[in-house]
Amino acid sequence: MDVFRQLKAFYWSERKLLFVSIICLTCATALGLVYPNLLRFLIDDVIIAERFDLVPALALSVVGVVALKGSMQFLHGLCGGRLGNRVAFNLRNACYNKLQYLSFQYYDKAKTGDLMSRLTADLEAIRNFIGFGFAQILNMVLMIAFGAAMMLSIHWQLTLITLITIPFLAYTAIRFERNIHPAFREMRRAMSNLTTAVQENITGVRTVKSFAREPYEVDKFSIRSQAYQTNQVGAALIWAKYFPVMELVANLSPVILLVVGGLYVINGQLSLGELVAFFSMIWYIIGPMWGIGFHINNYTQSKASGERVLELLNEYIHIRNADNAIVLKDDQVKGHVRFENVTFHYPDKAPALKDFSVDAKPGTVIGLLGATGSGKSTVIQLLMRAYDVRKGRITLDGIDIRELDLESLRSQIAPVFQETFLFSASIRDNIAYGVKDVTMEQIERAAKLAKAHDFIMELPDGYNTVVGERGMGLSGGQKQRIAIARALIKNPRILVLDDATSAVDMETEHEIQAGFKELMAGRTTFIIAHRISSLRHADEIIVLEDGNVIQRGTHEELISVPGHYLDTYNIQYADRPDREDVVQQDVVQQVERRVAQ
Ligand SMILES: Nc1ncnc2c1ncn2[C@@H]1O[C@H](COP(=O)(O)OP(=O)(O)OP(=O)(O)O)[C@@H](O)[C@H]1O
Repeated sequence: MDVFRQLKAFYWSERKLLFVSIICLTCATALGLVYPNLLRFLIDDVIIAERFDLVPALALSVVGVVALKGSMQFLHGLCGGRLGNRVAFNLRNACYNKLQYLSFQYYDKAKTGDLMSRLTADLEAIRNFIGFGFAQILNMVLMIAFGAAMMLSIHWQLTLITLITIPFLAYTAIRFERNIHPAFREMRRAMSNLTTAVQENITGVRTVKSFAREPYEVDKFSIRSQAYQTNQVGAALIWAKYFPVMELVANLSPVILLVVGGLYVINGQLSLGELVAFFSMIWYIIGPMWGIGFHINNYTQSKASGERVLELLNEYIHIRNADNAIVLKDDQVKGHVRFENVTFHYPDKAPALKDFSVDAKPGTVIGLLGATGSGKSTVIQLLMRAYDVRKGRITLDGIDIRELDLESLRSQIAPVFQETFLFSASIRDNIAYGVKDVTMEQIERAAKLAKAHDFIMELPDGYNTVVGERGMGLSGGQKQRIAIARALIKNPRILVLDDATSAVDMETEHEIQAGFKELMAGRTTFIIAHRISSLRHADEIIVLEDGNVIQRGTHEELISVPGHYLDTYNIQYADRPDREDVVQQDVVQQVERRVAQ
């Protein structure tokens, strides 16, 4: 029950519904006990006593009891249904909320399919149990208690003899629970593996098709599907093994009752009506015992689901606000970023950044260059506090970013990443994603600066065109331009361009950069790029290798000394060594002219 104790916060607020549901079910159960008594009265006091004038009243009583019991069951269903749905609603929101605040570290390992199955199938199992399963288990206990009390009041010796099988039944049921619970836990895990396979396959369908890996994917799915099937069969086997035993043990009680009760009637120690009443009451005890397997099954399934949901809810949030975190005032932020001897490594990995320092004064442009895996993106991740540094510190306007309110820090930074994520919404909404209350003019201005306006206007519904999931239907460069517009509209103090123009051609890159130039004025900018052309105007270019700074300086300084930068420069401009500056100058001038127009 520990799982449900931990989930208490989610259903306790709905306790009124829980209590009404339980009270109604208790009344319905108690009313059910009136039938055997009416039966006893019918046989002993009406049929044997030949008082047939009582039959209409008796019939009316039965109708009354049935109607009342029906109403109680209706109310129980109504309240139970509401309760289950409200609890599922509360839990679903809490899980989604948690997902929003879990840190990058969590998502480095999380599987989307698994999370989806926690938020759907697992929540459904909990909804069913809290809405109905719990009340039914309680009902089972009540039926046994009421039934036993009633039987004891009629003939206690016969009751004890008849119920001798109950401990055996309870023992079998408990063993069943012990065996079936791990099976259900495995089943949930297998289900989440299946969901993950489907989700990854759909997300990566282009990769699958372009590598003609459909047969491999089919096999992979079929192995997981087989695992799920094996789990199901395993659970069915446990079920098949225990149920006949429980059925056998349960059916021994009526047999004992018939033999012993019959003898009592013959000996005159029990009336016929009492035996008949006993016979109906015994099902009040055996019936619930019979269903004990089903209820245990229901309970264990929801317990396994509850564990998975709680695992998500209890997940540690690595990055969180410090006590009294400082909230920045937008108009007072200058954008002075300093990395002071930062060394950082991802969990269980070698350092991705070693003793890294940079002093980015407000409005300066810092360029980061280096081979893949050299630590460039890590600099940005740390600046955005996707991960916390443990050695060294990063400051914004002199304040350690770990002391800043997370939302306040991130709202000062507008990133454009190499991979653009677009939501399946209109282009307008995608551009306006990071800001509240934005006008159409602002959206268009940002799109024009990002050189996205023209192609957007060529789309069937212009800014209202709804892009497919993850921006399907747009080219890589077009998606990147939308992402740039999204960053520009945020009007940030710090602009981060992480290989942001990698998917556009040279000329568009220069056009966008001309847009940036206007926009970067007064903002601190970090540019990560593989192309020298994207970095050459930076105030400081830092060259990284395996997390170490191997060179730093301006473009002119770096091309005047041998090293990685000069090598890269030579490779990129190998075919036009003398004309590079002229070509660059030409393009920039052309672009600036166009922007000015
Ligand atoms: N989320 C992560 N979890 C674990 N290790 C990571 C993570 N992200 C990056 N790394 C590792 O940290 C090192 C630096 O990676 P980083 O992404 O900063 O390189 P990069 O220079 O930006 O590369 P690229 O140019 O390919 O984007 C690499 O060895 C990489 O494997």
